[in-house]
Amino acid sequence: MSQSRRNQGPMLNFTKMHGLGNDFMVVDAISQPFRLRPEMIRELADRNFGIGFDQLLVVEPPGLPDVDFRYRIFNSDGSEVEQCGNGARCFARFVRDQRLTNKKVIRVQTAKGVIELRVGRAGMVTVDMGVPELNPPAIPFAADRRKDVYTVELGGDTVELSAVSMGNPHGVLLVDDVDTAPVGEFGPRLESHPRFPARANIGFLQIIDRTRVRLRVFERGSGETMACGSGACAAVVAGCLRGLLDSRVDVELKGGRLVIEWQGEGAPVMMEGPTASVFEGQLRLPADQPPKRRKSTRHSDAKSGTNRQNNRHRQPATSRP
Ligand SMILES: N[C@@H](CCC[C@H](N)C(=O)O)C(=O)O
Repeated sequence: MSQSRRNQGPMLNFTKMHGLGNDFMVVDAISQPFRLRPEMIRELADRNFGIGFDQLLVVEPPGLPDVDFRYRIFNSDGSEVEQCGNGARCFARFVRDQRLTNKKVIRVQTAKGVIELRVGRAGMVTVDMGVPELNPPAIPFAADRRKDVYTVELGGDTVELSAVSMGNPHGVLLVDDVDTAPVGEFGPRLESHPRFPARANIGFLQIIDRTRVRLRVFERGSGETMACGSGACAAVVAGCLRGLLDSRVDVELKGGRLVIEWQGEGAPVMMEGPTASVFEGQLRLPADQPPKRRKSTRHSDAKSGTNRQNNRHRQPATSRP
């Protein structure tokens, strides 16, 4: 057998989805074996040589009681992260489209806690993104005390930003006009600034009025995206902390609009927005990627068209990437 045939591993089914142009490869790791090393994720994320995506989303069985699924997220640079808001909405649509559940309210375990997804009409999903974390060590952000606005030295420049965690770290800068904001220049420098020891997503926020903003986000591990759901939540929290916004705000991103609601300190942030499923695909993994294949009933269920919800609590046929 030739070397290339020996290196051929099993097929992996995936779905390409997006939330306002923030795009995802979504993999059901309940019904099929799945493991990808960071370099393989980077190859697949490549827009010229791979499938192309901002994040890889992985659906796993829950590890907690009263939770429906575990949700894992990998940036296009291969790093595993705690939260992805646009991804959470697509996650809800995916598990229903794939008949992994028929629930309309889905509880999902992330690396930073449990979030709740509510499926609405016409592909709309509302996500309870949890209570924002403003305490610097928990973000994490280097500061001796909590403030609503911090001054950060950036080479020869000084910038003012708010630091917020939505499960993942965000820095939010106020700008006069997002179209001319220095996203490409300040974004990468702030993403890996020493005051954000876990790196951060950097949002550039333009206030239109108390209920409407424009936003661009330079995402940690993915670069500028068409939209960032957790970034929209962090931006509204930052705007409210500065006294500039009401509790319900329309956030206009490059890829479209999200509605974000925050009633203030101690309250969770609610995010509402659309989802889109683009295509389903199959790729062959290299032979050394996944662990040994375990028995799965996914394919026979798919053929007979039965609901696969009952398989949810089986052991995952997967291991950590
Ligand atoms: N696009 C996402 C955020 C994805 C993760 C982020 N890049 C990070 O590293 O924290 C969203 O919609 O929230």
